Amino acid sequence: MASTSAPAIYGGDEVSALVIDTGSSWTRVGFAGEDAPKAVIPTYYGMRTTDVRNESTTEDKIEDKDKDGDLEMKDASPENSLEQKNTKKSRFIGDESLHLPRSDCEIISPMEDGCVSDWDAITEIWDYALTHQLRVDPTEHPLLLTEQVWNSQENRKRAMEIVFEEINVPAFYLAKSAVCSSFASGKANSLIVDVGSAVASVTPVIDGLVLNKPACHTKYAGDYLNGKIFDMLVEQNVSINPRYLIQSKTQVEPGQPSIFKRKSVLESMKITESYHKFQSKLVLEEWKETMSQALPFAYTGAEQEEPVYEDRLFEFPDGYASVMSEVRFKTTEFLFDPEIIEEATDFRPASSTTDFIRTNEKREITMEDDEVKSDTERETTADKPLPDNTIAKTSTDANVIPSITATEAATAQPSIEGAINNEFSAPGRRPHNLGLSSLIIDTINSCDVDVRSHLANNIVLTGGTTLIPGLADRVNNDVQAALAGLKVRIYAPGNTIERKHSAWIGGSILASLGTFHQLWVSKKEYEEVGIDKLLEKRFR
Ligand SMILES: Nc1ncnc2c1ncn2[C@@H]1O[C@H](COP(=O)(O)OP(=O)(O)OP(=O)(O)O)[C@@H](O)[C@H]1O
Repeated sequence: MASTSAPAIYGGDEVSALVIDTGSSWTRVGFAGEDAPKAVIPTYYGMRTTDVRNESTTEDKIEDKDKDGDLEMKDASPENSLEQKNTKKSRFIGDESLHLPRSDCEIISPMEDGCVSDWDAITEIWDYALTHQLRVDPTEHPLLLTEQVWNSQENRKRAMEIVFEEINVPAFYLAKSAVCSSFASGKANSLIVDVGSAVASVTPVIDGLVLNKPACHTKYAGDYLNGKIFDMLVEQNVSINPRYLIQSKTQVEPGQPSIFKRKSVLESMKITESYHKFQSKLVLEEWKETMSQALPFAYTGAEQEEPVYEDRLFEFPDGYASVMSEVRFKTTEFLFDPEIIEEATDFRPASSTTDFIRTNEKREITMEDDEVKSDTERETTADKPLPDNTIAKTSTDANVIPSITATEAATAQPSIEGAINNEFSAPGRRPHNLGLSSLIIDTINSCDVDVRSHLANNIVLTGGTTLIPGLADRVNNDVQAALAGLKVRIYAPGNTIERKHSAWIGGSILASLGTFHQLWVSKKEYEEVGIDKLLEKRFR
């Protein structure tokens, strides 16, 4: 996209509008009219409760190097209680700060089902993005926020209250992500297929407007695949030692036990299970992003020709390397047919509205706790003690890591199953157990006959997970086979930035159009008209 658009004209002055697209994993922020977001920061935060009576520890000294991203939370303890006086809660935001190991620091998501569930945290994340990353004064810029089709009315009200009353922007617009992605692809009519981390959604856009009823979404996206990859590694007796544990490693032959030295500074820390899981998720994502491949057709195994694939070597952070063969496509199959085994180990940080933290507190694990055994521990090779803190173990060494079992990880997550049946008629239906191609076919078939050919002919793939090699061909083949009477055409931008940030890019185009300035809702209008009427009239 060329940045030829004029800056938004607001209040007679030319000022660039700000655009924020908040995804379940990544929040994109930047200036309208630009080709790409200026900053992309994780939509997660770390939260640590410390006892102020014995505060200063060695790890605080490590953290001092990284004060930029450390934001202290407003007091969240019960008023005037003894607990409040003795404890301090700190929230850690931004890539570097989030990844720094700290004692008792939980990693939490402020999102659920693709929508904001923790407004205090998201406000801090936006504030951090705008003031620390963009270094702008948001009170001087109109703000365009994206939202999912199925965002609740309550959430939309809250968004408006926050942007006008806390961030204090002069003008605001709430745009549907799918409409923005459609804009980014230069289409007024399209079927937006967005497969991100927590959600896969299929949304028809006709004449620039979302068709709410047939739109639908599921949880079968990147995070779900991470869990499936983990389960596959467990089956192969491979376990994960994330990068934060590793001081140094020795090169070993593929298939041989890893030899690595663990960071000694971690020995005095109480690393939480949520932090460990979050770091393990990064390894699973690296595996997924470098190993995954989609087959051109569903592979059932029975009397079918063996699919063509290349073996590929994957090296884990602890040095263990293994040749990956058919698992490269078998794991991706779950995206298309989650019914094979619906549940997967969940590596997504729990949202702050679940009882995850309480669950964790009960199972707090210290790095020295050698009672803890991983369920994935390999039985084959005995540990070889080596001098000087060096560990020669199988890559499944469990002494140093909090253990994660599939069932524990799954129960730590919010259940969305209960809501599924009730939501079928709401915008953004949530059909149970439909894989990606079936979701697309189901959505097209749920639309009016007149628009089906427009949609089938303009299927736009967006979201990081659609970057899996072969995925576009697979979708094309499945959908064309099911809708033989329609001409199916898939648009999948080769440019990774466009694919990952299409909603932001579309928002950037929209907010920079000369004709868009009449759509901004000003603070004055917000104060005079009120939230309910605005939502009814301006953001339907
Ligand atoms: N090259 C790649 N191959 C496979 N998966 C990828 C690739 N690049 C990124 N991903 C995956 O894409 C997901 C992130 O996608 P995206 O940034 O679209 O999500 P999001 O917008 O934050 O979340 P959501 O859309 O679910 O709310 C992650 O699971 C990541 O591992």
